[in-house]
Amino acid sequence: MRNARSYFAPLAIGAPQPVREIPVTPSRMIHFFDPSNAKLRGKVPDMARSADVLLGNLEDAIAADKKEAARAGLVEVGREADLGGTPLWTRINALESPWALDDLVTLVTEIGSVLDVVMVPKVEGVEDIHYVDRLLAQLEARSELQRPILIHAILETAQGVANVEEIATASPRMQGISLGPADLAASRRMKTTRVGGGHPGYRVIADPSSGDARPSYQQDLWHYTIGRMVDACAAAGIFPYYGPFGDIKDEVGCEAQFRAAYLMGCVGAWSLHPVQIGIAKRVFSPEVDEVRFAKRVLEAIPDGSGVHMLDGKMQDDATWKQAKVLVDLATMLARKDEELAEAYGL
Ligand SMILES: CC(=O)SCCNC(=O)CCNC(=O)[C@H](O)C(C)(C)COP(=O)(O)OP(=O)(O)OC[C@H]1O[C@@H](n2cnc3c(N)ncnc32)[C@H](O)[C@@H]1OP(=O)(O)O
Ligand SMILES: O=CC(=O)O
Ligand SMILES: [Mg+2]
Repeated sequence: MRNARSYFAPLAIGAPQPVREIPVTPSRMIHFFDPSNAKLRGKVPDMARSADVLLGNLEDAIAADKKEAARAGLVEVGREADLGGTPLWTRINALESPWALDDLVTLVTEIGSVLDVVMVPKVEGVEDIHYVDRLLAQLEARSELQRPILIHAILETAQGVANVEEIATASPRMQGISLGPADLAASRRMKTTRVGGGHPGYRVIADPSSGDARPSYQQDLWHYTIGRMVDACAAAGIFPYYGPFGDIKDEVGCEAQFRAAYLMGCVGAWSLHPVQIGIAKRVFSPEVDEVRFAKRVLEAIPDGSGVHMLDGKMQDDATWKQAKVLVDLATMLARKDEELAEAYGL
């Protein structure tokens, strides 16, 4: 573990200086595509126009015999596609796999200058981040890159969850963490075949009372993990994301799961299919009425102190900070989206 004095020192001679602040840009959805698929590569400019972040996936969902084609396809995208300023991320293969080393070496040396973030799957602890951190620094130095590539960890093993606070602060490159509910379910031996979302069997039931049916409510299987992840990220100054929702046809279920994550503090989710881009955009952009109310709170309490009443609701220093979170997010999104800017009055 680096000490406080050396935390921001480059890990290789000639590597760029690590960033002090993680860039705050729209990332309501990290849109996954398979770069081995030539037809999808042709759609990259369209995808980049509709998604906040585009991610070339090299790991799970890419068959073993397509791994090299996916890596080469992503290099082609990085070199040739017009992304119009949309950040390009990748998810490399797991560090234990035969492909991870070549993923990093090839991508950083070939397209490092246009690659913003490397998503690392199945992170178990700080040692995984430290390995990628040092290797990235060496490769950045070799390629004479001027800015560091950031790291995003997927929280998808029981050990990773046990170490989530240390993972979040393992390197100044840490951009954020995503929940990986499919692998995490397997790692924990949870009894589900779903990729994220709820389960009808996970519920609380009311006590029996004579003659009445006992109401029962489905609970969120991911609440605990999202809570841990959000706190670890907020404490470290990095960003938490809900990961994949695999039931593509269940748009209502997807929206509900994304909204629960948004309300708990996540800034975005993965979109696996174009239909989920719209869902994430809707959910992770604050509601117009909330933003307009939050603006009124900030206007009513210019110095953010004291106690005030607004529409019968108590406002004080804490609600001022809540309002600031919403207005700051809305302002950042409004810079990218004219429709939102108009709706928010920003
Ligand atoms: C647990 C995890 O690790 S999750 C992360 C790994 N998984 C992934 O990355 C999956 C990414 N998504 C996909 O592979 C696909 O969306 C699937 C397999 C889920 C569904 O694919 P399909 O059955 O082809 O979906 P569907 O028929 O609705 O596709 C409609 C159109 O959207 C396109 N499309 C589907 N997914 C995507 C995508 N992620 N990005 C862009 N376009 C897409 C299809 O190519 C198709 O285009 P066309 O009309 O020009 O032929
Ligand atoms: O990689 C994602 C997951 O849910 O597993
Ligand atoms: Mg996974």
